[in-house]
Amino acid sequence: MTDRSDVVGTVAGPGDDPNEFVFVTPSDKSIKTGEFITYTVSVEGEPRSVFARVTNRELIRGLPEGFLADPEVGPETVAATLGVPTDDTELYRLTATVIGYYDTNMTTFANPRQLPDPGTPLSIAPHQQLETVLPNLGCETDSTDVTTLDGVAHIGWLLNRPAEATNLHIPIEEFASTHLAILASTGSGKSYTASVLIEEMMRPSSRASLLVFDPHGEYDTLAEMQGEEAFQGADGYEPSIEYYDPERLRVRISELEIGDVMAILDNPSNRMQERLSTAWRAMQRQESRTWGIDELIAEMERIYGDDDASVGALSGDSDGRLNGMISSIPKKTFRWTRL
Ligand SMILES: Nc1ncnc2c1ncn2[C@@H]1O[C@H](COP(=O)(O)OP(=O)(O)OP(=O)(O)O)[C@@H](O)[C@H]1O
Repeated sequence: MTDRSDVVGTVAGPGDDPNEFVFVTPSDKSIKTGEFITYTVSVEGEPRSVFARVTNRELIRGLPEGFLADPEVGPETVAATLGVPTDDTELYRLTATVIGYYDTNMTTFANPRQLPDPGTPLSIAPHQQLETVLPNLGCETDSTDVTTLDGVAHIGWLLNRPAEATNLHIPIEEFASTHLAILASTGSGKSYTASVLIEEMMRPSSRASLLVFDPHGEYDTLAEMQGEEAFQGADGYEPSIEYYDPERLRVRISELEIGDVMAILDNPSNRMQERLSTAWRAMQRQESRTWGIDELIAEMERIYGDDDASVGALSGDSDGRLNGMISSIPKKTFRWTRL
């Protein structure tokens, strides 16, 4: 006989869409929208766990609305006065969409193409099964202890389950060997997710080398990983992090194009542009390819004289345009803290 102790509902019949079915639960089995449920079907003689996701929940039987009409008197009081039992009065009809069973040969979900029969018992999908099949970890069974696998990044847990109950790990190779975009609305945690992925990739089990360009200064706290026990390997590995804040980051002006400099300078006058271009060309003809701002200014002064007003505007010690150009430091907009 089927063990019904973990049964949370029973299939009532098909839903509106070909992949949907409806099922009924009593109120004490509070199943949230988004929850994953499972039932067993036989595929080629083998029992398979089919997964489905709850998409809607509505009350089909509750206390009569007349019991709820008076805000001064609780519905239980009305019911007790009339001798109506209030235990087990509420029944919910839920709609679920079939995801399929996990085909371990194809390492993907396969649709059984047949909705569960009315009366089929439904259970909450077990944590370990979801952890294995949802991120498609390519395991040979549909239930594996994923924390023992190498090369996976722990990105969090399912929100409609208790904290840390159903953890999700995604294969690092899947996103690190191709492209990854994190798309979500403003403030929903995109940068945080990127930080979690970076951190996971630098754990002893993965040891990735990463280069992060961080124009908003959001990732400087990643350096806190260094020295943390959780990131140290038994063989002495630990992540090494070099954080260059904008103060430490220098780009040699000779590495830029004159167009870059013109674009960065705040609206230079025609005279300034002319003086800069002429000196720039002269510098490019020089043997040394690694000249700096001081040499460029010296060249302008040599060509136009050190009392030229436009050269002066470009070269002024503290307020000169060229020196001002390199001292603009992006503002820190957000400091990331996870550890
Ligand atoms: N999983 C999380 N747990 C706790 N706090 C989080 C989580 N994800 C993000 N936050 C917090 O929410 C705030 C917004 O996160 P974040 O900056 O990553 O969002 P974003 O999508 O990158 O935002 P924007 O679109 O503005 O760049 C931050 O204060 C962050 O610390």
